[in-house]
Amino acid sequence: MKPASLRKYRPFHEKFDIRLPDRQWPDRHIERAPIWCSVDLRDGNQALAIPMNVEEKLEYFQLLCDIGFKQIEIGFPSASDTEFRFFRRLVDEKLIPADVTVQCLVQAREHLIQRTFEALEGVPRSIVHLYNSTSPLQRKVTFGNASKEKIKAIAVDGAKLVRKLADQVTDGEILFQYSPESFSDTELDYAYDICKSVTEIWGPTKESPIILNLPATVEWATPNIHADMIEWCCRQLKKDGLRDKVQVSLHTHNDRGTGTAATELAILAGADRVEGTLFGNGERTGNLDLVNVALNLNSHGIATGLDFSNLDEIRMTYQRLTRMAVHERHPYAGELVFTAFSGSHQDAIKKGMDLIDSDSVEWAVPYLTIDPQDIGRNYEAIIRINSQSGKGGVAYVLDREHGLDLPKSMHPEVGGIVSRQADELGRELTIEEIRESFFNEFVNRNAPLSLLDHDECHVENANAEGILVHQRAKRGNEYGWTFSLSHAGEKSVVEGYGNGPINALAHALEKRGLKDFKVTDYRSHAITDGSAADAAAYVQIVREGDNRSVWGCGLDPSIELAGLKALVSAYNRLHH
Ligand SMILES: CC(=O)SCCNC(=O)CCNC(=O)[C@H](O)C(C)(C)COP(=O)(O)OP(=O)(O)OC[C@H]1O[C@@H](n2cnc3c(N)ncnc32)[C@H](O)[C@@H]1OP(=O)(O)O
Ligand SMILES: CC(C)C(=O)C(=O)O
Repeated sequence: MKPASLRKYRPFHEKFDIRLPDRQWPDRHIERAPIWCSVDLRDGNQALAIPMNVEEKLEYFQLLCDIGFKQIEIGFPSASDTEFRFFRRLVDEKLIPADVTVQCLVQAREHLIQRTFEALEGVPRSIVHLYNSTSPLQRKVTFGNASKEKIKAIAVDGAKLVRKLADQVTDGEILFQYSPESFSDTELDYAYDICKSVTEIWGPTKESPIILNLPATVEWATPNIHADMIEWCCRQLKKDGLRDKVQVSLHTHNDRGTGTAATELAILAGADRVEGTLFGNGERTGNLDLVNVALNLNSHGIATGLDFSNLDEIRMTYQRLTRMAVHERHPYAGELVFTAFSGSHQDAIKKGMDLIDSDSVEWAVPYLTIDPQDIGRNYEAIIRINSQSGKGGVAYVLDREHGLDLPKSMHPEVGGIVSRQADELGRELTIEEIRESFFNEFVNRNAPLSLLDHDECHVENANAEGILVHQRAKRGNEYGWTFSLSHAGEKSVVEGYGNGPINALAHALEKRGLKDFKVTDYRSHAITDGSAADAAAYVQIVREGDNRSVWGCGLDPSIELAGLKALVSAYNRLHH
């Protein structure tokens, strides 16, 4: 026997029998974006603890226009004075762009419909959005056991009144939208029957279609069931010769956390239009997050007509006006969604980023579904360092932030030191701390050995005509340098020969009895950081006795001196 806490819930399929064995949606692909309608100023606003005031709504409306929404539900003008005044400000101050259609929600109740049409005076083009709730639960609870006929009559009477009042409007175009609210838990054939009756009253044509909005007012079931319901309705409309006269619209909520999935599957099932809000603000767990769906489409190369190239700014405006927060893990918009702390993710991201060149057409970076730059994020925050991080991540930060492109075999040594520091501190290291840690340990280290000066050696040789000329000192293929050194406070000037200055310094150290190592690797590159141009050099040495290998780094405007400093740093690390 199930415990009472489970007995009180019944599986959805026991309550609603939705059968569509020959469903087509699973084999389809989304190939174009739906028509978007923002309901931020209505469904989003009605769910706020402190609804937006008129000025805030005006700013929000502008934000939505700037993003590119062409249909915006601006509210429920019959609901309150604030809603009415806001709508009139938009109209009277001519703030509605010519290509934007505003939408007004109204319950199927006579006085509210009348008041809505008062608000619409002088609006060039608007959508009147009529609704009433239809589910068995709402019929029983909200409408006191109202019969199916009674509920249908509410819709039909409302639709007739809307039609009549629209016919009287002479200074604007009125489009019609009907929502059987609670569609997601209404008997499918009954919901469709009401929709069909409303459609017949409004008499749409191909040129002037109506919108049937089929809301998942509450998300009761899995997204596949929602998709089946939408495909079923689309097929019924087709059978009745209405499909091309009706735009099928979605309005999902997120009670089970699958609002986005439900919408995407229902687009596959045939829907033409999608209602939702920025970042999914809305009743309870929220409405569909339009940013999420639109950017999902972008990530498959589909144009959406919506511009989220400055998503951070949009998020900040949204947060200020709604007083809501966007979670750090929120798809696309969250602060941390392009950030990896863990070593193996960082390693893969760094390798992916290294392979992406500016001409590369296809985005292919492990763990990142889109290029953060598309939405105005930079690469700075992709990798952040704490004790979970690995060498690849540390190397990435040093490269991206400080222009230090470390040789791959140097990564373990540097990564180990930085990660240990993060572990000891028990927190994330800032970019500056990572730099400091690297500099303290690896760069331009000067004790016990320091290089005070160096110069090329020259000699006077007689040329073919017997004239003395000044020439580079050379032994076989090796050139000579003099080095002015200090070791444990003791100064000396030593000559050394080598095929380059690094080998020559190694030779000079050998002559001073300080060489117990071999130079095993060397690399250098230019760093251009703002106006300052520098060179970075990395030298690896291995101690002859115990095979201990260490890297050192040198930075200097001269690439030659950077290399020498790198060898001195490596020496000092080995003898520390
Ligand atoms: C799913 C959605 O998001 S729908 C949008 C909901 N949005 C809002 O509610 C925000 C704006 N709403 C409001 O300002 C108000 O609720 C109004 C103006 C719509 C209505 O206000 P009021 O009539 O004062 O209150 P209230 O909403 O409680 O009305 C409930 C009554 O209307 C009835 N009712 C609800 N919807 C409908 C409808 N579509 N047609 C006819 N009657 C309806 C209820 O059964 C109830 O009747 P009862 O009083 O006999 O029990
Ligand atoms: C009015 C309708 C569309 C609604 O907001 C809902 O069902 O959630």
